[in-house]
Amino acid sequence: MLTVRAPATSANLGSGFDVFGVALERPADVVRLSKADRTTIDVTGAGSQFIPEDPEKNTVGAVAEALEAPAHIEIDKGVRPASGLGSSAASAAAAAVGLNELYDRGYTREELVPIAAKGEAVVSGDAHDDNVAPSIMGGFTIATASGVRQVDASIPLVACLPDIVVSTRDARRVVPENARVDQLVETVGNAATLTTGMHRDDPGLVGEGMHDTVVTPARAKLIDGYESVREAALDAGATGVTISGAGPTVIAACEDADQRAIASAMLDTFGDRGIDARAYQTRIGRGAKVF
Ligand SMILES: Nc1ncnc2c1ncn2[C@@H]1O[C@H](COP(=O)(O)OP(=O)(O)O)[C@@H](O)[C@H]1O
Ligand SMILES: N[C@@H](CCOP(=O)(O)O)C(=O)O
Repeated sequence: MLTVRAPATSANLGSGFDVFGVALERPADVVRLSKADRTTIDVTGAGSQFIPEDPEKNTVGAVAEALEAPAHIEIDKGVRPASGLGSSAASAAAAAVGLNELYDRGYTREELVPIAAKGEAVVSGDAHDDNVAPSIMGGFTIATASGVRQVDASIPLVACLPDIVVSTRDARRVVPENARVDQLVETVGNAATLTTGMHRDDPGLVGEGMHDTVVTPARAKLIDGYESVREAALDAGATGVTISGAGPTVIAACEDADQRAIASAMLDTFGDRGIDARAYQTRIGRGAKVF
């Protein structure tokens, strides 16, 4: 038997749609795995009532199949599903890392990324790597068709999760099919700024580089109060604010000293609209850990 803690993640960071991702210090899924003749799954914890235990429908089932590693898998969810915090990916990442070790498959962390992404395909329709990559490798990740580049950054973040459900599958349907060249130029500049900020551990550059005029405005319509929460966080000192993954979590980059004020400004603003929310005062952290 083996236990793996795999962190929640925030994908896209505005300018890096389907490419950028960061591991969060917290929350996380804790997954226990033991060898078995066939795969069975038990789910407890945050939002577990909405998560199928059928291996055909749970992200960990696809990972066990891809690794030819049947197991009894107990998932304790720290990350509610449909949160924009890589809930489904955290379980898939934990399963990939844990089963690789349990069955001595010998894959590197980077090689496990496309395997864990097979789990994402089960729930969102396609195998995007931007959540599983940071959950497995930690830090800030750039996931492209050529592989994953990783930077060990440590930027303070506030992730505010409102009591609204946005499924990744639905949010992918509203992504515009085209962008203008001026938007492309702006996005390249912002993505490069953000990447530089990660290398320098500079919350100012990271926040500036989160700006996006292509995907985020289309998805913001699915999150009641998004614009006001964004403005409140910026007024409280955030260096940048965007949608985490497909939403509804709104994520802010900041300096350590401003974290608490930003969290309470975001909570109050959702609260003013009658929406319950919780805020994680967190930072970019490490990838999946085996115990
Ligand atoms: N192990 C799992 N953990 C969380 N959600 C899962 C898991 N397996 C399947 N799902 C399904 O995935 C969907 C949530 O995924 P997604 O919308 O991508 O959430 P998130 O934005 O938090 O990653 C839900 O329909 C949920 O039932
Ligand atoms: N790039 C994906 C990321 C989805 O992240 P999630 O945490 O909402 O599952 C997208 O934006 O669709």
